[in-house]
Amino acid sequence: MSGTVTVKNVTLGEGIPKICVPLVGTTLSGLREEAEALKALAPDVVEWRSDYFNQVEDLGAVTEALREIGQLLPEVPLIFTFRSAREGGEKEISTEYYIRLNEAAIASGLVDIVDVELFNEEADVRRLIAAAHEQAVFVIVSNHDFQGTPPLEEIVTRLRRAQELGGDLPKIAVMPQKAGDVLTLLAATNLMQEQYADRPIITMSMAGEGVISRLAGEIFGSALTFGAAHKPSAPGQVAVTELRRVLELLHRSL
Ligand SMILES: O=C1C[C@@](O)(C(=O)O)C[C@@H](O)[C@@H]1O
Repeated sequence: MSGTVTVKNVTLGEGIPKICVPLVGTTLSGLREEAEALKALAPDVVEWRSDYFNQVEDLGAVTEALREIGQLLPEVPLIFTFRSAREGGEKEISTEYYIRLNEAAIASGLVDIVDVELFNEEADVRRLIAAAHEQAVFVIVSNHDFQGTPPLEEIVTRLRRAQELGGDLPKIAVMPQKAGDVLTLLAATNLMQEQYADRPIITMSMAGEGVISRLAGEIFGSALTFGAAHKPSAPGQVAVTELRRVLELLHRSL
């Protein structure tokens, strides 16, 4: 894999893929409990899926939640994500608020990485990336297809687009309808990684059939894999302890 991204003490894009655990609490106290429980699991990265939070439309409550998560897990890089309903998230918000929310997260100084969906207006994506980079916040430029798996060329096109726009970590999650779709995602990952990427990428095929893609990132070229603790944030996430065991097994085999 060409290029690495180092956040706090975690380097993405070399060696064993790093494990990210999503926080999916709906309330501040729920998030606190989840963050507390995560300490024992020692994830490499934590993602706050703010679309699960019932006060996500209150910027003050969002900043408060970020502060508390940061206090409980100060060493762990934090990804801020609002996953839109059209890409599999929990809530619908306006584009204007999506931008304000992400800008507030970036400006808070409490997040290390922000997730920006590729399928927004190009100007909005560029604006959020610029705001993030000004604050030394890395950007995942992401795309999710919960219906199916696009052809290999299309997956590579989207990942390349995410890279061209300036995303530090291009990401795609797709849904397999058959085992061959998982192979398509893996082949696209491998091609992107070998021929086009100059930075780490993150890919996954979701649900049960796609689980192999969450385990084999070191071989095919995905730098980060999402594992479940409390509750999965997408279909196919396996428990962190089992995930770690398999990643280590595959790592030792190489
Ligand atoms: O984009 C991703 C990947 C994901 O959808 C998954 O399939 O593991 C889980 C989400 O929480 C995260 O934002």
